[in-house]
Amino acid sequence: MAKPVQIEVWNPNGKYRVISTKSMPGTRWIDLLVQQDCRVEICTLNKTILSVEDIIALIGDKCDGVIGQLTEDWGDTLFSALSKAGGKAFSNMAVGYNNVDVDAATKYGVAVGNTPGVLTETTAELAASLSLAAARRIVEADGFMRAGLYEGWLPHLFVGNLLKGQTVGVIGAGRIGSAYARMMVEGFKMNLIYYDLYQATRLEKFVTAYGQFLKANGEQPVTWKRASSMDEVLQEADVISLHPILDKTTYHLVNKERLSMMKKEAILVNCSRGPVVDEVALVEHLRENPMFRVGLDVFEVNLNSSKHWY
Ligand SMILES: NC(=O)c1ccc[n+]([C@@H]2O[C@H](COP(=O)([O-])OP(=O)(O)OC[C@H]3O[C@@H](n4cnc5c(N)ncnc54)[C@H](O)[C@@H]3O)[C@@H](O)[C@H]2O)c1
Ligand SMILES: O=C(O)[C@H](O)CO
Repeated sequence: MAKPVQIEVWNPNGKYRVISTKSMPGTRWIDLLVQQDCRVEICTLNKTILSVEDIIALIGDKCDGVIGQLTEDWGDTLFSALSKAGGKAFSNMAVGYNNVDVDAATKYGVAVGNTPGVLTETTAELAASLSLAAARRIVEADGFMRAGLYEGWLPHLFVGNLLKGQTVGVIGAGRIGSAYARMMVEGFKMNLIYYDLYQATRLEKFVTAYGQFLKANGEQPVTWKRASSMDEVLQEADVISLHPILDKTTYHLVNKERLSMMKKEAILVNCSRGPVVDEVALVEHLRENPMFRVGLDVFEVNLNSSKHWY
């Protein structure tokens, strides 16, 4: 039997029934759907991550389309339910679509959309913020101060790393990885080493031109290198930021063995997807290497799950 659902309804007499599994920022997306004669139902259930059963209950017997979230498992079960309800479209409110089984959607005749490009600078700025916070030990120092431990300035207290002249490593130099690389090169005059399956020509041209500009102004020029392997980036870089997609080839890309290749005082930033890093190996590595630092925007272990959280 279908579970009861809690929803907010817009344009109740609309011809097409479109569900959003979560309330989303702004109202423009609702206006656009209403203009297309849609009845929009937004789930208001007080639960952070909806289960497959919750979403099946929301879909019900008639549903033309769904807007879902990256925390939901859009596989065979949900696309089958959507298709049975007459659904023709699913839109993932995310750049990444590792939570969507596109083959299953295709099998059930459901078109899939996502939002590439809308968070490029935003995510790059976040990665830059985490890089700085880790290099300059801002979070540690904040905790120290709030715990009432600060008794006055000392020459060794929370001395961080100078980024200027160091090497920034980017794994996955697509939209976000390239935007981040530019921020770190231009903002902090770091040298760049990157690894991607494809050449990041525009990024290379940018770093070359910026290096020439610095040289012409009597400053040390910045440099770039396209690494032939990811391991080369891990061995050479002082700050490494992860920006690949999550798929079978990038699952646990950073594992115990690869962590051990990195400099003992390196900084690792992850703003891609949690499972790109093996978190158990990461915790162990942090315990063994107290000067190694990480800045994480994404986590492998879901906070809502019963699995142990570090
Ligand atoms: N933290 C956040 O809030 C946030 C926001 C947006 C996107 N993301 C994540 O960032 C990812 C990247 O977004 P984007 O817009 O830059 O995508 P993109 O497609 O422009 O870039 C991804 C890059 O990864 C590269 N890549 C794929 N497999 C690789 C591998 N095995 N090794 C090295 N590189 C590989 C691709 O060639 C591509 O250049 C998204 O898929 C999403 O998971 C996170
Ligand atoms: O992939 C994305 O778009 C982000 O992680 C959502 O914030």
